[in-house]
Amino acid sequence: EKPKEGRLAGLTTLKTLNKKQRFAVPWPICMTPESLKEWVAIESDSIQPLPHFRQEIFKMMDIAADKLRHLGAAVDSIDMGHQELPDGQNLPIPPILLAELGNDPKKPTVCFYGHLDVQPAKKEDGWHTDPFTLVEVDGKLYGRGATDNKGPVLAWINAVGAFQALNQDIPVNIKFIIEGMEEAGSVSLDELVKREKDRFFSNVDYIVISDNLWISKKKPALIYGTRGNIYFTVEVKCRDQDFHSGTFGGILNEPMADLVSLLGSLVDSSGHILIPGIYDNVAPLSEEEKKMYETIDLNLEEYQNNSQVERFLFDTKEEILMHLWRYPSLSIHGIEGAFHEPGAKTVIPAQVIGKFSIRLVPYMNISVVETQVKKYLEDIFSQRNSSNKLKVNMTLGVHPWIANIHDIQYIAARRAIKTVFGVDPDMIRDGSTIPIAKTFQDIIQKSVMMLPLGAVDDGEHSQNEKINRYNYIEGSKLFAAFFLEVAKMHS
Ligand SMILES: Cn1cncc1C[C@H](NC(=O)CCN)C(=O)O
Ligand SMILES: [Zn+2]
Ligand SMILES: [Zn+2]
Repeated sequence: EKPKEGRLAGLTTLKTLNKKQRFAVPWPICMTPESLKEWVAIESDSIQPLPHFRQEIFKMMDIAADKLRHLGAAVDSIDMGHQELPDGQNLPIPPILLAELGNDPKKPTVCFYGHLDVQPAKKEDGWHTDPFTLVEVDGKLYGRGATDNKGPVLAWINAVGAFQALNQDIPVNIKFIIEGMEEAGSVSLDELVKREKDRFFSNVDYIVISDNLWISKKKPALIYGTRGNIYFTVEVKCRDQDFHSGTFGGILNEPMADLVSLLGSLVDSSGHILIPGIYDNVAPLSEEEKKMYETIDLNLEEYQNNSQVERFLFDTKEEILMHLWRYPSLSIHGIEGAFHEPGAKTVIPAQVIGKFSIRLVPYMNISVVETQVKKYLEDIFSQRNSSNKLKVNMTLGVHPWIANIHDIQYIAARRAIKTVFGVDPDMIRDGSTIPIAKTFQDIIQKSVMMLPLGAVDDGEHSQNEKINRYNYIEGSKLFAAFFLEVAKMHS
């Protein structure tokens, strides 16, 4: 007789159940998200470059190291030194944790990557409750970092703890790489991964990242690709000091007019990027791939309503998904030096810096795109015959990442999802970027998988971020089921 779902099984009860039954009941080890509450309470904001927040991240990493040691893991807290910021400030970089539990050569070694820094949050921004106090309302656990990424890191720890609580052998060797600077661009993580390639990572078979969301509120998903990103600044400069438009207006090439025209020539109103050659290396669409988009369960109307957007650029589910996942996009982010405050100041800004980025997809190449962008902007600028100076800089270049969905760990994860949720996952991609995924793939040369736990409406980076209690509990079970499946398939 299968125990009823939703019933809290105490540890003793849980021990008496067989494997199948165990995955059908909630687990005491993650029923009270106490650790999540404790972790959310730490304001580990890596975006605001202030000593106070850095201290909070250090504290966060310390608490996490303790938690991992408590689990029986050997934990290395690696000092990452200091960081010089553009304003001259020198700030300490929080340590990166490398932890390992189990070293049985007969078992596969699974390494989990996660981050414990968070986006900034203030109650005044429109949170209904204090962002750093985990609060449960209607089965939703609200708090900054609940879904991005403290909850999933704890779910992995819960999964390991569950085997221990049941006195059961953990079927895989476990490793953790946990950082505290992801939201700020994973400062110095790349170097550490390169440095540890032949030591910490030498016996790693699989790398799992759980730092994205499902595409649905209910249906679990597996992610097999993320877009990359290439970020540009475009500076147009006349002189150092601003002008009065009454005394100089009419006799100048105005930097803002140059810049607006440059930015305005990047993309047309249908979203098509106007830079010559930019689509040349985009992977052609195969019939097989096209079919995959048809099977994804996305209610376009609901998606549109939830986004509060009147009309998207495309009106079929397939086109929307393809333009988020497998085609590049160009976004204009802002202009430094623009007069953006309210009021009617009659100023001519003397120097402005526009910022835009292009999401990259397979098989676009960063340096090819860089050259195409620079050449195009220089051509447009020269047609204007302006006396101002133009400088185009690439400030960030991250490759797109794509996984082989036939890898053992993808099959294992599909089976684990079936065990815990009773359904086959949506096989999806993500339009945003997790820079470290491609680094892991290139440097460690092992299979990387993204196994998300959170629902589409979790609001990462937004006000009222949450993780559903259901996702947190079932997610912990999912990781445990994954350990069992990957161990079975690996041998
Ligand atoms: C900082 N940055 C600049 N270019 C790309 C990024 C990463 C950022 N990553 C996320 O948001 C994680 C989503 N789960 C993004 O995709 O914008
Ligand atoms: Zn994240
Ligand atoms: Zn984030």
